[in-house]
Amino acid sequence: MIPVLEIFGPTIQGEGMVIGQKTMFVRTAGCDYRCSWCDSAFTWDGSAKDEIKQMTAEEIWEELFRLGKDCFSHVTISGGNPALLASIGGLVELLQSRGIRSAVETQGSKWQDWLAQIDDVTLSPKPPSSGMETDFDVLDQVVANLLEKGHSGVSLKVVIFDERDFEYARGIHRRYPGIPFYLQPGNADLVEANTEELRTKLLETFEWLINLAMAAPDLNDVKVLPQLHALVWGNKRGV
Ligand SMILES: C[S@@+](CC[C@H](N)C(=O)[O-])C[C@H]1O[C@@H](n2cnc3c(N)ncnc32)[C@H](O)[C@@H]1O
Ligand SMILES: Nc1nc2[nH]cc(C(=O)O)c2c(=O)[nH]1
Ligand code: SF4
Ligand SMILES: [Mg+2]
Repeated sequence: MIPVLEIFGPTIQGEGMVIGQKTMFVRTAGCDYRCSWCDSAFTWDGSAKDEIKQMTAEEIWEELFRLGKDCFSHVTISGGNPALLASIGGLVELLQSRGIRSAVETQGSKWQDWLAQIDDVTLSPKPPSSGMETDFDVLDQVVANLLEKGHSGVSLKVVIFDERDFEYARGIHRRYPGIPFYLQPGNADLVEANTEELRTKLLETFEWLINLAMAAPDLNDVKVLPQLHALVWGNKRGV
């Protein structure tokens, strides 16, 4: 069984290595982290506990198909931390058997063998502003496991709120130089209901982050991307 909090789409992947990709989302419940600025805190803070459904891979597939019909070929698994769940292996296999490509979003704090079967793996270690501490022994192992299996779709994405986060991100890129590296500005205003107002703030932090990255000689290969879905739909859930 997989604890699922929401299934939605089709929408576009708003972040990182496959930004713009038409995709469905499966969002699992539960996280081993408690990031101070988590935009999906409802997956772990108890506020949506009545919405959690224990689902089999087949039930998840049925819901994906009901929502997406023949209008999708890609599914993104996010959370919470999906890598807490060994049971996702069955879903990954089922998607593969239907010819659907898959992606996962995880902070890289846990390994599961099914991660190696996912087409697009985004590892998003957390900078100091999150209040979390990276266990680099685990992250090294997760990266090594993926590379050892010859995975070609791994990327690193660090969310940046301040200059300390930026220094942390540089350290991540230095530690894993061969892995495509993405910087993402943090959304500090998770309660703003006015999307116009939010856009202005998000674009300002995006520009701030671009300027920092452009002046860093060790980040000449970095990609700086906003959360596209936040620019389009603001803080709305399920998009
Ligand atoms: C909600 S998390 C779920 C997956 C996994 N727990 C993780 O953090 O990678 C999905 C992505 O959203 C990012 N994120 C969460 N809160 C954010 C915020 N306030 N601003 C920008 N990105 C945020 C995370 O860093 C992560 O890359
Ligand atoms: N459109 C869209 N793109 C996303 N990329 C990562 C997301 C996430 O919450 O993991 C997300 C999300 O929630 N929506
Ligand atoms: S690791 Fe991801 S889901 Fe967990 S608290 Fe941090 S941002 Fe939220
Ligand atoms: Mg999100």
